[in-house]
Amino acid sequence: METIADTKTTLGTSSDGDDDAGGTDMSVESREFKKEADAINKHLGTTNLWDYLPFLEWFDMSGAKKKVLAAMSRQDAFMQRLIDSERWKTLDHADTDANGGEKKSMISVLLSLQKKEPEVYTDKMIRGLCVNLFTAGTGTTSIAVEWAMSLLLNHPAVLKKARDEIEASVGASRLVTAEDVPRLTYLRCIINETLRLYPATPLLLPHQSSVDCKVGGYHVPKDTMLIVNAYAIHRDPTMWENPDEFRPERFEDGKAQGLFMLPFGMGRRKCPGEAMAFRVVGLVLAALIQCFDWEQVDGVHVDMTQGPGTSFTVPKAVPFEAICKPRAAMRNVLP
Ligand code: HEM
Repeated sequence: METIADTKTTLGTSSDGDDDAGGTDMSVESREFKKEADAINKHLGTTNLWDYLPFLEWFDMSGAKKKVLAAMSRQDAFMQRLIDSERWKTLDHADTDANGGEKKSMISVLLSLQKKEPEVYTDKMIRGLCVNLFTAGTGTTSIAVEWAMSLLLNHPAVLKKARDEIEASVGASRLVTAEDVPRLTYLRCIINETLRLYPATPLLLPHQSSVDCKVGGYHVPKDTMLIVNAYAIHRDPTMWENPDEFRPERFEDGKAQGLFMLPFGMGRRKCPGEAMAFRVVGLVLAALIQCFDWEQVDGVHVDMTQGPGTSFTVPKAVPFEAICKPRAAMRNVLP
C-alpha cells in the first residue's frame, strides 16, 4: 500500500497579524491586500488618547492616523486596479457577458450598474464597497475556521460525529460542495457552538446612540459609544448550561432556540454576511473533515488561548497546528 506522509499543518493568523505560516499558498494579489489590511488593523484596534481628548487627533502624535491613511490609500489603488482590469474585460466582450456566460464577479455586476446610474455607482463607491466586504468577510471567517478546527482536534468524538454525518450525506466518491452544506445539520451545530464560545468579533462593532435612551435601567445619552459584550453574553451561566463546555449538541433539534446569542450582532446593523459566513465556514470545515485525518501534534491539546485581538477580531494567540493526513478513501478525489 502506498504510504502517505503526515503533514504538519498550520492554519490562520496569529494575534500579531503576521501570517507567514498560512500565507505561503496565497496569490500575489491576496498577499498584497492582506499586507495593507494588517497594517490598518494593527492601528484600528489600539487605544488612542484622542478617544478621550478629541483635540489630540489634530496632532497625531503616535503617527497612527498617518500610517492608516497611507495603507488605506494603497488599498484603494489596489482595488482600482481590480476595477480597471474588470472594466477592460467588459470592453473586450462588449456584446456578451464578460465572463462568457459564467457567474459574474461582484465588481462586474457593479460596473454594469455604473453604466445605468453612473452618478450613484462611481468607482469610489465600488472601491469602498469592495474594501468593506473584503475586510469584514475574510478575517472573521478564517478566524472562525481556525477556532472550529482547534475545538474539533481537542474533541475527537465531535470530529468523528461530523465525519460520520459527511460520510452518510456525501460519501467519499466526490468532494463535498456548497450545495451539500445546508444538509449537514450537525456541522451547523459545531459552527454555532464555535461562534458561541469564540465569537470572531467578541465586542461586535461599536454603535452610537442616536437619541437619549434607557438600556437595562441605565440612562444612555445621545451620541454615546455603545459596546456590546457578546463574549460575556454567550457564556452567561444563567442562560447556558456549563457555558464553557464545547457541546454542539446543545444546538441540535432547535434545543437552543430562545437562548440569546449574537455572533453577527442584531437589528438594523446586523452582519449582512451571515448566510455567506455559514456557507463558507461550513464548506471549508466539511472539506477539511472529509478529506483528511487529523491529529494533535505530539498528542498535546491545541492551545485555546485568545490573542490580544487585531482591531475588532480576536484570533488565537498561537495559530492552529495539527498533523493531517489525506484519507485513503479520498485518494481518487484529491488532486
Ligand atoms: C464568521 C464570520 C462572520 C462574523 C462572526 C461576522 C460578524 C459581524 C459582526 C458582529 C458585525 C457587526 C454587527 C453589529 O455591530 O451589530 C458585522 C458587520 C458586518 N459584516 Fe460580518 N461577520 C462575518 C462574516 C462576514 C462576511 C462573510 C461578510 C461579507 C462578505 C461580512 C460583512 C459584514 C459587513 C459589510 C458588516 C457591516 C454592516 C454594517 O455596519 O451595516 N461579514 N459582522
